Amino acid sequence: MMEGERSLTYHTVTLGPLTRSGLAQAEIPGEQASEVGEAPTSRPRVVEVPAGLPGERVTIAIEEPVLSARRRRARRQAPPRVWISAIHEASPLRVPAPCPVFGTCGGCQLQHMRYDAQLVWKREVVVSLLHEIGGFDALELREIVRATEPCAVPWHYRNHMRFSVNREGQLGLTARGSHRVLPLSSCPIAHERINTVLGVLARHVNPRPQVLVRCGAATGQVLMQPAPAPEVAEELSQAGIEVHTQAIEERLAGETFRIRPSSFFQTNTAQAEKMAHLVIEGLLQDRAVVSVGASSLGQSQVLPEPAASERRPVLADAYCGVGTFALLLARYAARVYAIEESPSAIEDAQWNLRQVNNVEILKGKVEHLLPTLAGQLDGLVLDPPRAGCQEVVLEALLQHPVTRIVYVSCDPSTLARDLQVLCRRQTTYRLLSVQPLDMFPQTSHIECIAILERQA
Ligand SMILES: C[S@@+](CC[C@H](N)C(=O)[O-])C[C@H]1O[C@@H](n2cnc3c(N)ncnc32)[C@H](O)[C@@H]1O
Repeated sequence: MMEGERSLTYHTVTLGPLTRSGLAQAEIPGEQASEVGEAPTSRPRVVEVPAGLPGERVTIAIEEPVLSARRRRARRQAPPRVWISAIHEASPLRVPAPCPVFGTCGGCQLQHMRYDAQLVWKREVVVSLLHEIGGFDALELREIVRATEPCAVPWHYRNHMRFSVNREGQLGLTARGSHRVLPLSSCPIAHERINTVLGVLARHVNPRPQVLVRCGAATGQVLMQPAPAPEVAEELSQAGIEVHTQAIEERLAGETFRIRPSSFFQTNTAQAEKMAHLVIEGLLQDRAVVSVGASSLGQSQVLPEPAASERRPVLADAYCGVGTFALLLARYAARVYAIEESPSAIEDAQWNLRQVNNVEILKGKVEHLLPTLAGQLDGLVLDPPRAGCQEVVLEALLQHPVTRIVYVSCDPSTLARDLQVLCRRQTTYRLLSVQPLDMFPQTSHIECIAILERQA
């Protein structure tokens, strides 16, 4: 290939299984399978195909990255751009994707897949990661891993969007694997109030590089950062949106939480409600302190009543964000320690927990604070970022076993890695259940709630 020249080839293939990131695999046989700038080889080449489904017969286009002498080495590692140019035999799981930029946008990977099939696929990913990385027995996992808890309305659920702005001031999401902004005036997974904002902003030149829009799905409040220009704020007001710039409130499980722009809060309020019930029940079931049964998943906005008990447990909410689980757990516990490192989230947690006197906020990193705390705990919620828990956190939980752990995870591969340490490398804990919960419909992201019990 000449320098600067684009290489575009077409291949008719039967698509293989979806990768962990929701792309279908396609194997291109030998002769055509040369890497950029290399002579053809007889090795097959595997590429990842967006918007494809296993078993489909399709023609795919493969555009190799442009070669430039200056960045030749780096370019060589860049993946090709791949898209389906024709579908010859469609999967029975295929449905029309409603979004015009689906397949190009980096936001969603599964809009073209029936929702029930998305749920099945997510459970299968969890099972295979727990088997391959976690070392759990495949048969045992059939019982342990529950069916994915669906989102009742799998569209317009996101209460938090960060839009990129291009040089022309247009707002949108970025194309998969690039910084190219795809201008949008609505998004099918964004909450309707965010789409109202997006519709107004699409008529204006917006400040670069990004605009953050959050909304309280239960309160209707909208937060924007940066603050809109006065004429934009006026248009938003006419569209029924009063913009907050410092913080908004959201309601979850009967409690109100204050959230500032950079504090973490679950992006799907309806599913976060179910998650809250799962966490409380997972941590306290079998204890006299909670009469479970009063709440059933997703049906009740109200938490179960604490039952009379001689001794309430000492709990910790590690990676507590704005104090969500800590506040909800406070009524069942003698004491709750809430651990968080982000100054913004800590400030919100202080506000959200101002009326309870049995929660202590510990400011700092879980890996620094948990080792000295673990010995006092009866129960623990772990809700780390995607990277999972640091080895020192897991080590502390092996040294000082806690009766119950509820591990909330937004990445099943790091969950599997950490469960391998807690339940397999040493058999200190038994994995009771893993509940995938569809927090992010239409995308390949998978949220899970795992419940662990100290082995007798
Ligand atoms: C996935 S969020 C969970 C928040 C909260 N449990 C909720 O449901 O809203 C992870 C939180 O952990 C915090 N965090 C990340 N790494 C941390 C660490 N090493 N120590 C303490 N907090 C950490 C982040 O600031 C974030 O608020």
